[in-house]
Amino acid sequence: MQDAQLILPAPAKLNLMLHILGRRADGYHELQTLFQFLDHGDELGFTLRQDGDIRLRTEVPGVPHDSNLIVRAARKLQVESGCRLGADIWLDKRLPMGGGIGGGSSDAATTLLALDRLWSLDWSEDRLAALGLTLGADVPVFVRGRAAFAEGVGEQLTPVELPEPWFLVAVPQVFVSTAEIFSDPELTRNSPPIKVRSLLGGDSRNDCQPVVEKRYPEVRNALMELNKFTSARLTGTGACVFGSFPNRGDADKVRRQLPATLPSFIAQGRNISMLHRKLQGQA
Ligand SMILES: C[C@@](CO)(OP(=O)(O)O)[C@H](O)COP(=O)(O)OP(=O)(O)OC[C@H]1O[C@@H](n2ccc(N)nc2=O)[C@H](O)[C@@H]1O
Ligand SMILES: Nc1ncnc2c1ncn2[C@@H]1O[C@H](COP(=O)(O)OP(=O)(O)O)[C@@H](O)[C@H]1O
Repeated sequence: MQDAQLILPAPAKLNLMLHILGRRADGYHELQTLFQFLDHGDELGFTLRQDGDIRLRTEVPGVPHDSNLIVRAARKLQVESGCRLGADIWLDKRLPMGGGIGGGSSDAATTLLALDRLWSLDWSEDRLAALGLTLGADVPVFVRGRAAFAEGVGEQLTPVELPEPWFLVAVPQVFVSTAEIFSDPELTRNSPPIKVRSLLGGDSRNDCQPVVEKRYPEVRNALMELNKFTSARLTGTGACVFGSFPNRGDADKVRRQLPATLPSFIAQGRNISMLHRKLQGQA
């Protein structure tokens, strides 16, 4: 039977480390990064339309309807699958945009998995991940839903089992453009490749951090505040910075000591994304 309505989460991710190995001929950068999900994210609702229209019913400030990754993902899946059905989509946007925690990419991945189900397409995960990659480098990991060591531009994924600590994520009030950071001449682009098994040795550097800190004093300041209590680092190209704690109480204690001008949230690291947990529960 076809579901008439689906309500699904779109979790955030953290890059627990990020090394830049080089630059490809097309300008994209070869990375090695470690993705883990958070149990905090956006929420999307989907209902079927028989007339083929795709309508995002929630306005997202600063993002025109047709450029929203949700609409782009839905239209692409519709075209590639030749499906004549459409959807009304609602978004509860809880994640900061441009924060390096992957909200847009996660929204896109949730849309692909939701519409695959609503439209009864039954596409394989491989096919959905490949379509996702055409929307953004981070979309495939959200489609697959398992914490992973990522190589290439982020699409070659090796699933990993990581500890699931609590994270305090600080959200500096500044928008960091990923493209701007990757085009900075001072970016380190020659980190030597590491093996997935050496990861647990704990080399948690983010090669983007020095450039982001230099360009954005707000991010430098957030790192400084968090570093007073724990070892803090940047996720993706920022702006968010995070530290990890063995339990929620410890994270909360530090959160209460951060300046009121620095918003933050607490979430637990997850090796299986909330989206996949929910879809499995509904299967
Ligand atoms: C670097 C990461 C790590 O997770 O950071 P965040 O964006 O989450 O901070 C991502 O791979 C980003 O993925 P995503 O945000 O999907 O990036 P895209 O839209 O594909 O690319 C935005 C721009 O960043 C640059 N870019 C992105 C990824 C990459 N491996 N090399 C690049 O040089 C390109 O200039 C590209 O035009
Ligand atoms: N559904 C969406 N949610 C967030 N951002 C979106 C969405 N669709 C398109 N975008 C665009 O993508 C940009 C980066 O999005 P986001 O995923 O939040 O950041 P990051 O890639 O740094 O984690 C936003 O500034 C916005 O212009």
